Amino acid sequence: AAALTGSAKSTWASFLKSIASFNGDLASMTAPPFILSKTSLVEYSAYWTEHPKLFVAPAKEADPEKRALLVLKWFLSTLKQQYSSRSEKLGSEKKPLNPFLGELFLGHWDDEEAGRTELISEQVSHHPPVTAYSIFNEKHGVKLQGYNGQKAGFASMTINVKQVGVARLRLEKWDEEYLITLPALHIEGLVYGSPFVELEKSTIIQSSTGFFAKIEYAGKGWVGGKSNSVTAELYDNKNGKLLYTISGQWTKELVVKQGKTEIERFEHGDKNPTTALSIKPIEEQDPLESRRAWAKVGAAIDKGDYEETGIEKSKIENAQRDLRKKEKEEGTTWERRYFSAVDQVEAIDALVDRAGKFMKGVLGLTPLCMDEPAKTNGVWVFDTKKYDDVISGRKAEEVKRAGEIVLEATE
Ligand SMILES: CCC(=O)OC[C@H](C)CC[C@H]1O[C@H]2C[C@H]3[C@@H]4CC=C5C[C@@H](O)CC[C@]5(C)[C@H]4CC[C@]3(C)[C@H]2[C@@H]1C
Repeated sequence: AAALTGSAKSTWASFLKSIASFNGDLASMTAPPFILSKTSLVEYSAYWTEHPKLFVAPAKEADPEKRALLVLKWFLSTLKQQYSSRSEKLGSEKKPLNPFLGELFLGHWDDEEAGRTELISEQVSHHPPVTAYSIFNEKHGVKLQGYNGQKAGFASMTINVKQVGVARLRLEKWDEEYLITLPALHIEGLVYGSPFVELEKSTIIQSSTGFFAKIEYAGKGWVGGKSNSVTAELYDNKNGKLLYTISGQWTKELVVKQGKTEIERFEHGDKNPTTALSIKPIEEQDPLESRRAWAKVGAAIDKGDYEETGIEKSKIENAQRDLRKKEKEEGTTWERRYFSAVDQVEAIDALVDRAGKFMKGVLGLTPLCMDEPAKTNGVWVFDTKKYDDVISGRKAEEVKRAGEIVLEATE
């Protein structure tokens, strides 16, 4: 990205000073206008499935070991979209809009082979910000659900972000579940005014059929590594045998090896184009849907009219504050439309336990502490009953009412 010049340079300098007194809440930072994105964080759940074919591939594989490899390959293929698609498109990482409580992002991908994959993303918590999502492909019985929040800190001109939450992939046909933990990241390039994400430390994938993957992230300067480097190892829980490795740069190309033999390459780009998400035209969207709710703010950002951006953002933020105040007075809470918070999920605990035993017993590693990632303000799960009530129209009244409340508030 071009280095900053003129007024942008001075606003960025004062912004960097402001970050120095950073309180850990990314959303509360007032970033300079040119770093603002009109995309709300609630849209980021879509990054999990921009390669629908890779998402459904494991469902079609009868061999459990090969299935585990396909899940690992799909996960690694999502990293580029999750963590570097804004930099690729916009020249640098941007600050997403901070979703309001109940904000929705709904869409689907249609693929000639995979069929339809549905996306439901909902901002289930505003303080702290937590997004929950459910992405499912009925044709192949592949269901991903998860939630994430961020714990951020600032040190030596870098923003460090620890992700809170987990992703769970379920393959109905094989009655199999995968627990996926989320990578820590830091924002580099702040000093130059062109921030970008680099992933760090490691994550795991543990399957209910007994396969474990350890994924390590490294950036430039790490042992002469290149930026966006990743090394993944897939093990058999039963005997600790290393089955496959996948390594490379998650923004470019990944090489799959069995022992020393290369068996496959995955390359981003024309060979593996992403599939565009389809969403309803804004005029047909529910008032809680992100792009409708933020339409005026987005238009102001597109115009570069930051005065207008501020005015329109404040309307939404003030309306939200009034809603929370009213709920507090009435002793009610906002009804999450598709997700519910539970204290714990047996399936997650069982997979965390299995992974911990394997890491400690066989790999001699300190088991990942899952208490932190799994606990935001509860573990958020996709509530199929709530979903069915909405789809069947049984909740039409509440859905309509919720939209009206938001519309009235922002009038
Ligand atoms: C807050 C100070 C500020 O505005 O700095 C501006 C800079 C753009 C850096 C801060 C922002 O950087 C953005 C990167 C965002 C993460 C990117 C990808 C993901 C994966 C997704 O599955 C979950 C969300 C997550 C972790 C994003 C979280 C929010 C991040 C860190 C944005 C920062 C505000």
